[in-house]
Amino acid sequence: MNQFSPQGITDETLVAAGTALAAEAARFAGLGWMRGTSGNLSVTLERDPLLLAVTGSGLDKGELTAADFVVVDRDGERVEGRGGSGHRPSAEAGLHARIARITGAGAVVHVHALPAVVAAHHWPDGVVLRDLEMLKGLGHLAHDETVVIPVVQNSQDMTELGDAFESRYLPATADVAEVPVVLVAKHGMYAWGADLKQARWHAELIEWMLRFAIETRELETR
Ligand SMILES: CSC[C@@H](O)[C@@H](O)C(=O)COP(=O)(O)O
Ligand SMILES: [Zn+2]
Repeated sequence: MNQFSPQGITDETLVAAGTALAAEAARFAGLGWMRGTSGNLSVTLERDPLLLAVTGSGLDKGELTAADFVVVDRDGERVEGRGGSGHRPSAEAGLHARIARITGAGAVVHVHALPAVVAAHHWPDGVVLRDLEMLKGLGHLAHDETVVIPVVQNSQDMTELGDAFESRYLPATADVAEVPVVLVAKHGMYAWGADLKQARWHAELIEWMLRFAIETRELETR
């Protein structure tokens, strides 16, 4: 009998997911990107039907254990009997599920890194980046390509946030590679990737480029 998930996902998969989520959260907390209880992370457990392991709500993300996750469905709703803890799922589980659904991501990370909020404040229509070596890490060109990091307005309604994300993401990826990040104004950023490590790389790279954009802003407008 499968201890955590009588319906199929193995104990090993769930333990690995919880262990990885806790380790990544501790790492982000160490960077100061998950202060207090802010931020949340998810990994895709199954694609069809979509199931995610998402961090529990309201927890200190620097102190998560491998059990501090909840299994949720394509709408970010808890799925009983599929493993995870007794915590409430992250308040933002619905947006994680929407991003995983639309982008095919294997992992989504949400952090309250300050440069994301400052950049969204300066450039509410999107942060324009070009001619930076770090863009290669997002799957774009280091020269002669303009990359726009989308910004959406904050909301406590995950359907509204998801709609805003989708309306920016789909046209932008119609014929060019995706930008695996979205900034939420006055809130933070979401980044994603094939797995947690790639999602983290994207978050780290974009945070560096946003800091560059902010710190060189006066020079650009002179
Ligand atoms: C200071 S926590 C703010 C929260 O409302 C939210 O934005 C957040 O990132 C964490 O929510 P959580 O429900 O713990 O996943
Ligand atoms: Zn948040």
